[in-house]
Amino acid sequence: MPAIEVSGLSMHYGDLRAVDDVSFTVAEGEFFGILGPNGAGKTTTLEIIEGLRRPTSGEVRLLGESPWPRNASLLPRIGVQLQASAFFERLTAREQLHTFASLYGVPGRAADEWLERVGLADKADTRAEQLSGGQAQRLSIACALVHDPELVFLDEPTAALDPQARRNLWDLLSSLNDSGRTVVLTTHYMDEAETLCDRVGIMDSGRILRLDTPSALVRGLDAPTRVVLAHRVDDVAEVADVPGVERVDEAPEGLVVTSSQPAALLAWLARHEALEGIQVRGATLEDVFLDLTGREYRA
Ligand SMILES: Nc1ncnc2c1ncn2[C@@H]1O[C@H](COP(=O)(O)OP(=O)(O)OP(=O)(O)O)[C@@H](O)[C@H]1O
Repeated sequence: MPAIEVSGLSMHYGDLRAVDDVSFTVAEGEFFGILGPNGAGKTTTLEIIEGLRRPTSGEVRLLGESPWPRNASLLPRIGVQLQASAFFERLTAREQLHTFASLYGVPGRAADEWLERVGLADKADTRAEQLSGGQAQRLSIACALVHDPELVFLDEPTAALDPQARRNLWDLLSSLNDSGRTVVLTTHYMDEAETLCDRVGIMDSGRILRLDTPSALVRGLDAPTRVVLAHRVDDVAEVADVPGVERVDEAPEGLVVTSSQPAALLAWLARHEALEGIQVRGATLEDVFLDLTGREYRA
């Protein structure tokens, strides 16, 4: 049984189709990402699956059950980190987490462990409203995970985090997934989706434009490889004549050679002793997004 089955899901606000006939399934144990710019419909889709909103039309099965009308039996089995986290007033980080733990009948020890795991042990006695944006975000993630749910939803979990905290959270989410938990996240970040997710749905204007593994999405693009030469090549015209080379551009970082046959280009560079300091760049999810929507990705 899939962890999530969504079919023909739509959510309309007046004329706006926030979610427009979306269908997908998430397998048990999968790390699934929904990637898209602001207003794409990611949060709305997630909130319908979580049972927080009633869709205009369509079907959702969450762990085999319907999340709407509010299904209390699902709540201990799922963890939901909301974008705008609502903490209890005037409680410290530790008290917040202990309160969530007790709501789920989880011992306080687990709450303290989670403070450690999200790097907030030294902020245990700080009131939630005095935490920085990134610290508050980590606390909200700990609150979503404290009862050890089998399926976790995270809405832009790394949005306010600095690079170090972001990497730490990636490690934490990977280890959760490695231990068999299903993880569903929304993100603006291409690198995050590429690094973490087994499969990614690229969403824009309420629709899932493409859904596949990150590598298949990039492969499907059949995009040329860019090779940046740090050192000058004496005869630029000769590089342009190498089989497969589509274009040669001068850029601040060096000469950028775009080729559909990188092997031939690399062999040519080797023959001309010009391999030192080169950078080889394949297509990324960013190129996939550009190809699908015809516009640059703007988070
Ligand atoms: N309650 C609502 N009433 C009217 N329009 C809404 C409502 N909630 C969301 N929308 C609209 O639906 C669209 C999708 O919003 P949603 O929050 O799902 O996007 P998102 O992909 O999560 O964006 P972000 O990355 O900014 O969080 C947006 O145009 C938004 O303005």
